[in-house]
Amino acid sequence: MQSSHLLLEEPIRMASILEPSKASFFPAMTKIVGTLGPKSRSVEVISGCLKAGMSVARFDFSWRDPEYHQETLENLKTAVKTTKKLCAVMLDTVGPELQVVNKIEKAISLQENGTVILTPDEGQEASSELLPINFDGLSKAVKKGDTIFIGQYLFTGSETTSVWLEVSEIQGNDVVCVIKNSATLTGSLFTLHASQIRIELPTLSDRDKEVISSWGVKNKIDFLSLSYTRHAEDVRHAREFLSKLGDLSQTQIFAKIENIEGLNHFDEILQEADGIILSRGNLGIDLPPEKVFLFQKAALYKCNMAGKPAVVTRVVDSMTDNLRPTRAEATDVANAVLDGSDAILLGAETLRGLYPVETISIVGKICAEVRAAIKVKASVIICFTSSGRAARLIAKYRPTMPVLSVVIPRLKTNQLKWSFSGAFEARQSLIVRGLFPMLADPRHPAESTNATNESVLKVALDHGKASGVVKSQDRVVVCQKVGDASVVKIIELED
Ligand SMILES: Nc1ncnc2c1ncn2[C@@H]1O[C@H](COP(=O)(O)OP(=O)(O)O)[C@@H](O)[C@H]1O
Ligand SMILES: C=C(OP(=O)(O)O)C(=O)O
Ligand SMILES: [K+]
Ligand SMILES: [Mg+2]
Repeated sequence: MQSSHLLLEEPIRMASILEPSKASFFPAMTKIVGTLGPKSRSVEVISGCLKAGMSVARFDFSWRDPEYHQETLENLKTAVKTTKKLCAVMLDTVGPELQVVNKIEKAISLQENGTVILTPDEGQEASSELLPINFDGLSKAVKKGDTIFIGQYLFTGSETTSVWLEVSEIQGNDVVCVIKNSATLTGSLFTLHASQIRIELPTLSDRDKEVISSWGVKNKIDFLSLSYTRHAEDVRHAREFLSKLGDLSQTQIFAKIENIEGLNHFDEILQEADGIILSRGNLGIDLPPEKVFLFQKAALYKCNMAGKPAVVTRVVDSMTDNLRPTRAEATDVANAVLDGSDAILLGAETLRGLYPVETISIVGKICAEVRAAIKVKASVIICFTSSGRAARLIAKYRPTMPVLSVVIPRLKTNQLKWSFSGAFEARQSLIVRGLFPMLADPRHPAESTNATNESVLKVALDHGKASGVVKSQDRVVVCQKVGDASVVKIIELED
């Protein structure tokens, strides 16, 4: 398989570009992960996000406490019920993230060519001259000439609220820096990124472990987004930790590649992880800007080959404050789709941005337009699955049509009680490009006889029609087991 198969296959007629898009006929195959926060936590806004196409909600524990995120999650549950749109839950860890300690949350102005000192003395008050940070090893990690960025939580690296520093001197535990651009740091949390520097802190921090074993277990999280994954060992360690937490043994681990160390160990990380997040926010300032696209293309190709979902972040930063993306951003979204990404992750845009619903809607429209431009030769593939494997395998080959994965629950026992499998498997498809899950009624007999298959298929077709993926007279490919044989059949629908 070549990732170039997603390139537009034929020259496009200029006039066709102006034809109105038939959105309902071309559902976006690419999924949208939205980070929920102050501007996107009411039932009303979350409902808008779900209707606009968000299928995974990210809860970023770099910020706020479990009670805050629980309130948001309860609102998400209400929104899922009222909109009847499925949504998976992703817990994002803090990991070895460095933060400026600014207890009174005041704005701090920094002047170009001035100096500022970074100190581990957290008792000091943050000011234009002195910034306390949550890590006492920085002075040992950096040297004169190194680059450090500080900005508002989820900063883009190009706005006037983030600053670029150059290390000029080490004084004991303090790091003296020259300010390279004038900036006013605002917001309740400033994060710090030391470019190409290894931070000697664990990838899964004690606080992360606490949050996962309380909030994570309570809410049966579908995905763990493992911030700053640097080695395969990080993923193995997280997996081992999850395996002891009941239902969380089914949680998928998405390794966030956010720095050069993660990039250097990409292949081994990909082998261990269930999926990859290309965290272009941090990576974009760890790598020289001219190299970012190369990493994106290479990493997405490898994920596609491995059949593991890949998520791309930071696509429409400017929509944090604006109703329209820049031309470069709009094109960037389309290129992320053409490069083979499964999902787009929105950060600042939905968390603290002024237009969360509009952002999801525009990103969804761009993704759908790319899909419409790729020649569609059939309408839908319906795949029966229990473990989810068969459906994921089909999606790996990036068919141009959606794959309706009909998850057939199986009765299982842990020797204490009986329960049905299937819910995790269905929700975890919500991040995979082109997979649209549906959970079949567990009352259907588990054996795959002809009669059972027919009745489940009818329900699947009705579901497909209701969601706009299937229309009358469509041709549908069905993959299922009849007895012991795997069967692929093509059916033509009537009016
Ligand atoms: N309950 C089912 N009824 C009919 N066909 C099924 C069912 N579960 C899986 N299949 C089909 O069996 C084959 C193997 O699917 P896979 O998802 O890998 O298996 P499983 O989920 O049973 O481990 C595929 O052709 C899939 O479409
Ligand atoms: C998504 C990213 O990280 P964060 O968790 O800080 O938003 C990123 O760096 O692109
Ligand atoms: K985080
Ligand atoms: Mg990041």
